[in-house]
Amino acid sequence: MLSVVPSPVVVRAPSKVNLHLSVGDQRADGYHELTTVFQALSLSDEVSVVPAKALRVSVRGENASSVPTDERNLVWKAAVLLADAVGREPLVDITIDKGIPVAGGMAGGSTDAAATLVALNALWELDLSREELTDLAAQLGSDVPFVLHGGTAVGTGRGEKLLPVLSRNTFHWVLALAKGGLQTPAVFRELDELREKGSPPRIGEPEELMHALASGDATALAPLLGNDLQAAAVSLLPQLRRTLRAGVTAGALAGIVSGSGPTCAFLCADSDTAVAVGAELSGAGVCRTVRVASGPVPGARVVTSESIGFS
Ligand SMILES: C[C@](O)(CO)[C@H](O)COP(=O)(O)OP(=O)(O)OC[C@H]1O[C@@H](n2ccc(N)nc2=O)[C@H](O)[C@@H]1O
Ligand SMILES: Nc1ncnc2c1ncn2[C@@H]1O[C@H](COP(=O)(O)OP(=O)(O)OP(=O)(O)O)[C@@H](O)[C@H]1O
Repeated sequence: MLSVVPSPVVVRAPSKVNLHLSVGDQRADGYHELTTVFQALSLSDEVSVVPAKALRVSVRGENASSVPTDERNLVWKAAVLLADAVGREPLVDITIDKGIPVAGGMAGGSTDAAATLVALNALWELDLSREELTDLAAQLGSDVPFVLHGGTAVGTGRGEKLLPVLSRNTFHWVLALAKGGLQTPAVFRELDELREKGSPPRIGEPEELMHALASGDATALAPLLGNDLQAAAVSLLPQLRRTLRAGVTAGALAGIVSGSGPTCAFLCADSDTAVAVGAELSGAGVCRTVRVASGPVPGARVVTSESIGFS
């Protein structure tokens, strides 16, 4: 008798950069109140799911060996959470193809979790709405709802309450990946300590930045990019200061630490400039490697298995 091998459901999910990340006080639950403007970037991961006899996770791609494949992996948590919510067993084989730097401040783990929710919703024919998936996403991490959603959005609360933002045009980015990683909780802790000792600058409200996004003008947007976590990331990894300077010297309009770092994101005037800045940065010895990306792009979505590939 012929046995039919089920074809995988493949979901592509984006990385993110925080164009604006203003960090408020720590709440009683340990999280910080945020106002952030997210943009989803074309640098992406792919997650494939197939039915299996038990839950199994495997990871391929750059730095795959540093990613856990057990219940610590966010995709494992996502599969268990969704299965529990709909009253079934998480009997799936999940493969993650990493294109997003691990522990880079670009929501790599979060995007895999969002992708898993979308993939299993399709594989198990659950027909859950985007709102239902967003509620589950928020239980998995502060960045997970945004990478499910994609585009450009403002996030409040701990980053999980989203409103879409009008953004015209495509913006071009160079990402400088650092040699080490920074753990998100440690960076928030460092900011609290810096604030106890002194008063590092605060970036304030994002109104002007929203206008620049609506106008689609990269030159207007560049000076408005800001991240309250940058001082903390640079304090933990002082070499980031050199990386940030090198990108601007190479011709970027502006550079910021992405999220909790250590990836630095450089906004460029157009795609040709991004390629030139990327080439110059990779020769300057200020980072491990560089990637060119653009945004905004859509959130986690099913793609055909033939179209696997990273941008
Ligand atoms: C830095 C950002 O990437 C900006 O978008 C996010 O705030 C972090 O999002 P994430 O990785 O999904 O973070 P979570 O998994 O929710 O939280 C990880 C840890 O980061 C710290 N954390 C995160 C979000 C937040 N608003 N306040 C925090 O203090 C907490 O120590 C928390 O335990
Ligand atoms: N699917 C996953 N991909 C990458 N890391 C994962 C994953 N699941 C769990 N992790 C763990 O989470 C840690 C942070 O990884 P991740 O790549 O999500 O960081 P990040 O991009 O800085 O996250 P964020 O921007 O959301 O704060 C890693 O060191 C790894 O141990």
